[in-house]
Amino acid sequence: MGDKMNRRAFLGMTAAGAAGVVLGDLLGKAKQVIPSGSHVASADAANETISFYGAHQTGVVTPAQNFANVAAFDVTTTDVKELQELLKHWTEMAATLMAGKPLAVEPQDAKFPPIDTGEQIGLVTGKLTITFAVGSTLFEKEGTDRFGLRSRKPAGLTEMPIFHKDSLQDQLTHGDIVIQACSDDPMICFHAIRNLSKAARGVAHLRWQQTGQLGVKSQGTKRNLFGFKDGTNNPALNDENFMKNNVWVESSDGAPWLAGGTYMVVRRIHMRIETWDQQSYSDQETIMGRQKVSGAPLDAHGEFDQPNFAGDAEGKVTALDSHIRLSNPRAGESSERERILRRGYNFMDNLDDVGRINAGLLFVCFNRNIQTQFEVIQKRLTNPKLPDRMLAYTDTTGGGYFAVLPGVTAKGAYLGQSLFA
Ligand SMILES: C=CC1=C(C)c2cc3[nH]c(cc4nc(cc5[nH]c(cc1n2)c(C)c5CCC(=O)O)C(CCC(=O)O)=C4C)c(C)c3C=C
Ligand SMILES: [Fe+2]
Repeated sequence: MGDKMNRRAFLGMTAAGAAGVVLGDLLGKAKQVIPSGSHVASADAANETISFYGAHQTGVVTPAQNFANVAAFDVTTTDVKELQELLKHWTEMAATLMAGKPLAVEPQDAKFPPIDTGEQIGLVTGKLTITFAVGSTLFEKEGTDRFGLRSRKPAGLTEMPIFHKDSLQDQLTHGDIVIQACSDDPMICFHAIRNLSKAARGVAHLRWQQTGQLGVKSQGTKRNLFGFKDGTNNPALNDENFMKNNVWVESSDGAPWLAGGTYMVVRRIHMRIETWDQQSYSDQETIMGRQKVSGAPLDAHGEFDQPNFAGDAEGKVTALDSHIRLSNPRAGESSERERILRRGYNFMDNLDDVGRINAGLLFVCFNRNIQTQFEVIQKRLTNPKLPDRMLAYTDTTGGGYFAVLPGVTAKGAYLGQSLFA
């Protein structure tokens, strides 16, 4: 890999750490098996850390931290061994960063650039999670089996198609690998992506990077930039039955190497803020299908009450083309099977080329089957015959489909290992 010096130095430094400073238990020792699902947060509340190791990666059912950086990479090497080396290196780095440790110990060889860029020194990790996923182009690009992985591509991992009204921009869309870094401190997210991309030099380079945030001190359900509570009817994060049925991939799903992983859909959805802000209060509620302040359905009082669509067949209370009715028609079993786990962030990126507010929703969701879950919902929302009313106020400009790699359960094992086995 292009950054061979850095990897050697990192390993050298971490071996030095075995003397008791950093990463003493990470390298050069027998494999230690970590119990599945053990993303235990540390007891130190001031510097709460989440363990990298477990049967599933973190950042999926982890309660959303306040900030996110999502970065996509194009792999530039043609050598599968370099790709594997990068994934090994990233595994060690992610475990180290999530533990709140520096990537190297001092003193370093002053003749070389610092291994760790250093802007996180003195900060707490803010429950940092780093989640790795791969796109369809890693398996096959323009008909080429780049790394001998073509036969391993899960059938459902396609390039994200262009849906009705999408305005996808190439520089914001797709990618061979995606990394999601989430933390309660935006500097920590940035530091993670920066250092992971620095370590990838010569093997992979950044294709796009997007940031997002949630209301930091808000109580209860966070709000999106249309001013509505967003996440109310998301499944409970501790609902293991839901996660088993609707989120985590199983060996029997067709790509046994992906068991314990999941599929991630990213959509960068620009919101036409100025136009939305001219809509009346009641129109905004009709479009969304929920009350603005409380988040309650239009036919109920409490945020978590369920709407009664069956008793409102003509959509007189909750419009048939309102966002919540189309995204979950509550049609019994079939609607349950479609349900996804949403984990999006708001983005606020100053002004666009023509002076409009460049803000919106970095929509992220996880599901076990993109075609029978996300796509079924998305196609209903964008059906030209009865589109989601909200579609008139949004433009989707980027994103992609990615397979989140299974978790790393043992020290010494690495991200994507089952893919190459
Ligand atoms: C294809 C999936 C979805 C996209 C894209 C999407 C975009 C999007 N959503 C909001 C705001 C809200 N969405 C809400 C609920 C909701 N949205 C989806 C799916 C997509 N949304 C689902 C499956 C649901 C749950 C519906 C239900 O079960 O009732 C809500 C209501 C509150 C909630 O339950 O979260 C809001 C508000 C925006 C602004 C947006 C794109 C910019
Ligand atoms: Fe939604």
